[in-house]
Amino acid sequence: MRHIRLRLRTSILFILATLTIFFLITLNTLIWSTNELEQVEENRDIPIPPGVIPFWSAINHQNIYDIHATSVNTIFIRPSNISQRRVEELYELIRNAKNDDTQSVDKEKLFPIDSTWSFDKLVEQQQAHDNDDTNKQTPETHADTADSAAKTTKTTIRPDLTTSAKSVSEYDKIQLRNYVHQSLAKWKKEHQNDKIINLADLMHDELLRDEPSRLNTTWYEFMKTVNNLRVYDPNSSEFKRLLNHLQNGEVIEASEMSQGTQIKVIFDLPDGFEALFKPYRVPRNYQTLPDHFYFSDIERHHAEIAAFHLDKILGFYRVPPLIGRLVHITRDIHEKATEELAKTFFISPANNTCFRGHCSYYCDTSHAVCGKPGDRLEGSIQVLLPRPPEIEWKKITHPYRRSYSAIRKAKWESNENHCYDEVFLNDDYHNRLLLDMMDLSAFDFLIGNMDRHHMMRIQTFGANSALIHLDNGRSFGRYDHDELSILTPIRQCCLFRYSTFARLYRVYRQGLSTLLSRSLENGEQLRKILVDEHLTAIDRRLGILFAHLDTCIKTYTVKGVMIDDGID
Ligand SMILES: Nc1ncnc2c1ncn2[C@@H]1O[C@H](COP(=O)(O)OP(=O)(O)OP(=O)(O)O)[C@@H](O)[C@H]1O
Ligand SMILES: [Mn+2]
Repeated sequence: MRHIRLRLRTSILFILATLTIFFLITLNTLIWSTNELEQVEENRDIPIPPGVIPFWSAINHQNIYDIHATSVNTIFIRPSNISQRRVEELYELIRNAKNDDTQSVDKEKLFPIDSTWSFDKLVEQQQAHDNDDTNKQTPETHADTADSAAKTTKTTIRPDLTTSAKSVSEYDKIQLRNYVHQSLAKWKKEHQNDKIINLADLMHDELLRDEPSRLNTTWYEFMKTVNNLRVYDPNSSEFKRLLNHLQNGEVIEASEMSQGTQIKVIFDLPDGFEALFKPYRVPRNYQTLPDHFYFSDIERHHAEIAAFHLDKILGFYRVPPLIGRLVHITRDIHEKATEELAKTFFISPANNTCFRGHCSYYCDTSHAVCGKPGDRLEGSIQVLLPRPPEIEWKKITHPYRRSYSAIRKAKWESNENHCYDEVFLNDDYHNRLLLDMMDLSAFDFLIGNMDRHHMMRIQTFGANSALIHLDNGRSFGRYDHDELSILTPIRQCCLFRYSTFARLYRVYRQGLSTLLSRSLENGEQLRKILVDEHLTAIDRRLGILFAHLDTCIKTYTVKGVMIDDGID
């Protein structure tokens, strides 16, 4: 019996010992494996959820919703190939040439034309070639839905989208270039003493007859500062008052703008002002989707804001006054909306107020404009200048317009003679429009805008009227790429306005990106309109622009490129 009890105790002890050893091993494994897991966790590069990053600084963070997509592009810095010393040299050369010019202006000697050569004959000859070619013409595909409704005056200038007709000969190119120089000099002589015309004066008689009360408004006071040379006076109290009004004026009515392809809301503001509101659509660091063409790109309110400030810094004053504004979707838009617009409002699953609107691009429930969060909505708000029938506009199809087709190229993309074949041959361009177009090419290159399908002017001002830089919503699409094709007008025509060069040089010396970021910080309530990468890109592009002008000057000399047409 004692023997059995002893064996039982031994067995129990054995079982207990086995259990203990098993328990210890299991515990150890558990502890060890937990440590290993923690090590793995520590080493993994966990993407930070977007909610904890301020939306403008989410740069270069892995997109956790799109892990399998192309990795974030590294920023490609393209060297501008021009040293600061060369820019200084260029400035000296150009300034001396200008001083020289003002003393002895004999453009006919400087740019001689053979007595046997005739501009009209060349035009006739080229038209004959073109007529042979008309069967090849293909219709434009860009949805110009606005064209007919707008009652704007369209010029006969058409972009050439066909395959190349016969180019002008090398001999004719020399004559034609000189002819353009002489024509611009003649135009300057005829227009240098033009009286400056303002919109208020233009509209006065009709207002007095039909709506005399409007003559006593701040709106009318502002119209006095809109003239044929610029759309505002940056130093005037009217301009400052207008910005304040755009920012704080109560919205009386909100309606959709029928013109254009993306959502835009017209706000009626007090004192007879109307304003164009483009809402927030994408974060500041959004880059045009790699598989999207320029014509599918979504409009950006921050691009409109930044473009306005840049235009102002460059001294053009051709973008109608615009400012960033934070609105309350329900109080400022929904409650003031026309019936049509109000119908498109809804509350999203995230409990934000949204609206869809009606337009041909991005106006569906999946691309709705939504409060971020709730009812808070950022946007750009721009004063609307008088439109038809009050004032006639001239909508000029850009001769360097892109094809707006995924499969077709525009002719200028494959014809290096396009400027001679289409622009110099068209006497609609033998005036300030030619140099305004070069200014616009420089401006669009700096902001990266590939969407300049038309150029706009106020027709009622007549021929000596600056372009108005409307619609910059598709600029600032990429900071990692400089779209050199935007400079094609400058590269192919090699003409540029003296006064624009002088201003570009001045901002270069002062640091363009510094001026721009300071202007945005001081003038805007919305924060961080441009991420640093865009600012870096602007400085880089200014260098590239100078390098292009340098190349032109090496080919055609300073006087052959730089033109003083009397416009500041
Ligand atoms: N500030 C303004 N003052 C007067 N008219 C304006 C103003 N802004 C825009 N417009 C008019 O409204 C039209 C459409 O505006 P905008 O070009 O900004 O829209 P969009 O959707 O980009 O158009 P599109 O698709 O044709 O490029 C302009 O072509 C112009 O006729
Ligand atoms: Mn547009």
